[in-house]
Amino acid sequence: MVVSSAPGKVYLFGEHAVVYGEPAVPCAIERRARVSVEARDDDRIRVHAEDLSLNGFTVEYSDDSDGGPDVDVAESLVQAGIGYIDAAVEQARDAAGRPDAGFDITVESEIPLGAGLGSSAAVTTAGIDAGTRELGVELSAEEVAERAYQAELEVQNGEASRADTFCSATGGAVRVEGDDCRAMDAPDLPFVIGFDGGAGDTGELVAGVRALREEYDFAADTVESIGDVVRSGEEALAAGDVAELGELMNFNHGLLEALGVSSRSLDQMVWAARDAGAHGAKLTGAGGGGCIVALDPTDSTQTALRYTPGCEDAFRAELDTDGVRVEDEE
Ligand SMILES: Nc1ncnc2c1ncn2[C@@H]1O[C@H](COP(=O)(O)OP(=O)(O)OP(=O)(O)O)[C@@H](O)[C@H]1O
Ligand SMILES: C[C@@](O)(CCO)CC(=O)[O-]
Ligand SMILES: [Mg+2]
Repeated sequence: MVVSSAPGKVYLFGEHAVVYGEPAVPCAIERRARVSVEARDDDRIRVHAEDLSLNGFTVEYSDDSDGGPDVDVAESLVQAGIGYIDAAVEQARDAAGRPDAGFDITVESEIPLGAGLGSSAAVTTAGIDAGTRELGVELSAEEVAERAYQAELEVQNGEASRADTFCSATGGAVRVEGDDCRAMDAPDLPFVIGFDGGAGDTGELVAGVRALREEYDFAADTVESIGDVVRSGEEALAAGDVAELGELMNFNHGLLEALGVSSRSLDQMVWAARDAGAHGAKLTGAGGGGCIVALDPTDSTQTALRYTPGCEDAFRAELDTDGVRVEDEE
């Protein structure tokens, strides 16, 4: 049995535009998904995922009965929910040259699902790491990142960047531009996260931006402008200029809003953070609902968010310099 964990992330800058080759800077945060994998004697897969509830049912997915999953919801919904784990299993089998390997899998996560904190990348990354180790293969963080990217690409219908998976696999702050992924020096940043309790579907939101970009030249220009904001952000990061970083985060949020991926509750939380004196605030991840990230070294933003309509939870997040790692091996 192997347990591996991997961190979630916030985007300082660049989500969505990174899908079209602009640079992005995600930062790993100390909230992890843990995946435990135990090889079976047969070729079956059994998944226990406490946090994945579909229409209120916790998922206990198994392909070992002829009736499919033992939950009372449509199988297509379960397949959608379980897609990242399925794809991680395929990657682990492929890496080990064991196409028929069967596993019992348990997923536990501190990362809200579909909320822009990279839960899918963390689960996929940890799953591939644990699955390959259980089969006696040790991959480097970069190899896990590559396979996790292929898995996200598959589940998100060919629409994914390397940003979330590389960040989750290596930890820390990273810079991703196309296939070029590298670690970045970053000062300790005072992240505050606001969560509206909701979720957005990454695949659908990415497809929406793609359609806008194809329909309107100014939408394509907006995507390029996000790239310009990221390049300025890199300079501010190198200079440790937190006030400038905040300004640029505000700008980045405005451009994402223009691309239609914000929501009323995300905007309400962004404004609450700015009114409370945060250096800046923006949505993080795919959007549509979920989380915002603000920079504020004081408690003001967290307190203000707690009283903001539409905000369900507000918490601090520390940069996690650790990427994917083994927690337990028997
Ligand atoms: N704890 C978990 N257990 C099982 N599956 C999970 C878990 N967490 C995430 N997933 C999978 O990831 C999906 C959510 O991924 P999605 O990319 O839409 O959101 P996200 O990764 O949280 O946010 P973003 O991509 O915007 O950062 C879930 O529907 C589920 O398939
Ligand atoms: C929206 C997006 O840029 C980030 C999702 O966390 C999609 C991706 O990069 O794959
Ligand atoms: Mg995701």
